[in-house]
Amino acid sequence: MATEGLGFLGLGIMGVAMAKNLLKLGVPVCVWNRSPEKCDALVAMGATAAKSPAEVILKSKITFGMLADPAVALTVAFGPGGVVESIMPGKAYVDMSTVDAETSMTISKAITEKGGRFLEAPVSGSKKPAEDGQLVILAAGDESLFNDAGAAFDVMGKKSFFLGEVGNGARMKLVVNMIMGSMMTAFAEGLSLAEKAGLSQNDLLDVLDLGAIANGMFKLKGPSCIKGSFAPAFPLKHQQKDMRLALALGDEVAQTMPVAAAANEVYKKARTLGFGDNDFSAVYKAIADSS
Ligand SMILES: NC(=O)C1=CN([C@@H]2O[C@H](COP(=O)(O)OP(=O)(O)OC[C@H]3O[C@@H](n4cnc5c(N)ncnc54)[C@H](OP(=O)(O)O)[C@@H]3O)[C@@H](O)[C@H]2O)C=CC1
Ligand SMILES: O=CCCC(=O)O
Repeated sequence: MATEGLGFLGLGIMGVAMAKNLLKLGVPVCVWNRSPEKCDALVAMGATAAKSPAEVILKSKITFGMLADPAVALTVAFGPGGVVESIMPGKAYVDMSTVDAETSMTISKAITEKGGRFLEAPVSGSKKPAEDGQLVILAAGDESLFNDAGAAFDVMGKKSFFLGEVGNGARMKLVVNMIMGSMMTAFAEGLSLAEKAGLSQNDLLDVLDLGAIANGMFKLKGPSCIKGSFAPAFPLKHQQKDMRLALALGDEVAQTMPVAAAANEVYKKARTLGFGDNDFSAVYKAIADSS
């Protein structure tokens, strides 16, 4: 199992927790983040910090990326000091960001043309599962790299899927997040409707939890919505990005998605109301505060 010399690019909410788990493997871990101060906690735990993604690639056998969106994933891959600059035979890049299939395929092509290996590996699960090493990994691309990254996936996640050719990981992730995003808007409407109809929102949560649509998301987000607490685990701006990318996938394959399209409008509204950096459950605010 090739675990020596691992790299990590992007130490946001997810990346910092995932990179910390990589340190458990006892191999050198080299990290980079656009805002360099976010490297400090990792360095205090034994990682080294690099000045650019290209430097991380040079120092690492396998480098992981966890970046905001397609535009950022492309900048980190192709920009000055980017991944592609120093990729070469013997080096590998695993992009775990949630992006569209086209972005993944573009990065894959550039990396493999230079003799490197590429895997996309977006994840299901949020901040707490990332901290607990309980993510679900949706990988596609180079299967030998999937196997070589197995030990790293095992400390970051509870289950890893290999889904075939590059693009399938991105597509699976977008389908999952489209369902989650649509469910969250329906849940928010229900919570708000209950309150406006004079019902106890806590009673609603109890009723839901005993029925066929009980689920972990309602259980986790319900109490915090009622309290009005929206500290970001999964930022709303990223959920809206995922709705947008899932709808584009729907366009590509001629799938009608009226529910997701309506939900996307609510996330867009929530962003314009200034909730983009709050948790995605803040979509409740956009719904509850509208007359
Ligand atoms: N949070 C969650 O629950 C989950 C998120 N995801 C996905 O994982 C990815 C990361 O999410 P999350 O950690 O929550 O997001 P954050 O917004 O917390 O982190 C985003 C990361 O991207 C970096 N970044 C942003 N803009 C640029 C840029 N122009 N150039 C270079 N780096 C940049 C940020 O750097 P800086 O610190 O400098 O801003 C940061 O490292 C997203 O694709 C998201 O959809 C997937 C599963 C769950
Ligand atoms: O992309 C974010 C997904 C969050 C989750 O699976 O809980």
